[in-house]
Amino acid sequence: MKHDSPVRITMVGGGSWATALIKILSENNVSIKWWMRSKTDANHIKTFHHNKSYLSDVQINPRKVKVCTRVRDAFRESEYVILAVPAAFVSDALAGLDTRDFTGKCIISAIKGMIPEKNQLVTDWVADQFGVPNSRMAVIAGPCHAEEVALEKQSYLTIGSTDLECAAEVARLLTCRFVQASPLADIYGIEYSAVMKNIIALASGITRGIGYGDNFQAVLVSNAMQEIKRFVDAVYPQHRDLSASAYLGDLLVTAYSPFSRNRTFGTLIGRGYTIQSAQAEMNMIAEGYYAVKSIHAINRQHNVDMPITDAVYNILYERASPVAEMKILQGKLT
Ligand SMILES: NC(=O)C1=CN([C@@H]2O[C@H](COP(=O)(O)OP(=O)(O)OC[C@H]3O[C@@H](n4cnc5c(N)ncnc54)[C@H](OP(=O)(O)O)[C@@H]3O)[C@@H](O)[C@H]2O)C=CC1
Ligand SMILES: O=C(CO)COP(=O)(O)O
Repeated sequence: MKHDSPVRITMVGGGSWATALIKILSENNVSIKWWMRSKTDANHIKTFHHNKSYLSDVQINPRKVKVCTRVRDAFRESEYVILAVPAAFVSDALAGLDTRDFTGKCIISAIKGMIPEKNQLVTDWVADQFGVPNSRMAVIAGPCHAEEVALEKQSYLTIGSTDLECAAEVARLLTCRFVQASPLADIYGIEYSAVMKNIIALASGITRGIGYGDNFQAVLVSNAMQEIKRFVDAVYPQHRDLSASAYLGDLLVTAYSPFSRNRTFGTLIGRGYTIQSAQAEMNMIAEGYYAVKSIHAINRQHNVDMPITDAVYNILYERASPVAEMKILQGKLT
């Protein structure tokens, strides 16, 4: 990768993670076209150089970042495209684009969710819809909340790709004063475990909302790691060290951090909120809500023992009582 001319990047999404990634990338020699659907937010950024709706303290450098609301304009001439909208909205965000718009680009998913109507990983969906080869696809993972990036707290990212050179290129783009990014050759394992840790964070929040303590939560998270391993090994068998920060680290930060959207959503459910009232209370999306339905459906073919995922599914989709469901789960944990 040449560093004398700016690296041309498209960012898709105007939410908190997209804003945080723009902040990281802007530390390097880049030229970013930033697509968001909201014209009001885009105009505000052009005038005031910050995103008024998400992480409003982050300054946007107008010399490096150009905002636009037509997605095809954002794709023109870029080398890298980063997808950073929740999975449920990625097809809306890319509507109107075709295979030609993706040709020759490296497509990077920063999304930790499943395409709900297809029960598909985002990278599989992008490959199907736009013919992008595996070697030109990567994912951004690791324990990293947008809010801490905004505060320049030291953070770590892992870039997964089947092509390690592609992962290393993306890792260089995302390494800066306060972020260290490393490549890893396990795109599907990383992507699945990033999706599944959101389901576990929901469970963690639900138990906190009900009133379980630290002792129970530690056992829940330990059992969750084994549940993630069983599922990922069944769906994509490959040698992987699940104690690495892309897997265990991301599970820990999401299950424990008050910044986690999934944990917060789960806490509200545990306290007795309905799904609608919990969604209304939060201005942001908890991916685990959609993901648990997809993972539950995929697991019908694999029959992996997944008591935590099943409990969350029953609470969110089968109207099971959180208290009763967690009482049943209690007896299944060791
Ligand atoms: N936030 C974080 O710390 C991290 C998030 N992620 C992942 O990043 C992804 C994005 O999450 P995040 O930025 O937090 O989400 P936010 O809730 O902060 O933002 C959601 C974004 O989606 C947009 N959106 C909503 N509905 C639609 C639609 N129908 N069509 C197109 N866009 C739509 C919103 O636009 P509008 O404002 O106009 O409604 C907004 O830009 C998720 O997969 C998440 O798991 C990964 C790591 C860290
Ligand atoms: O993936 C994340 C941190 O690594 C963000 O998780 P939440 O969406 O639960 O905030």
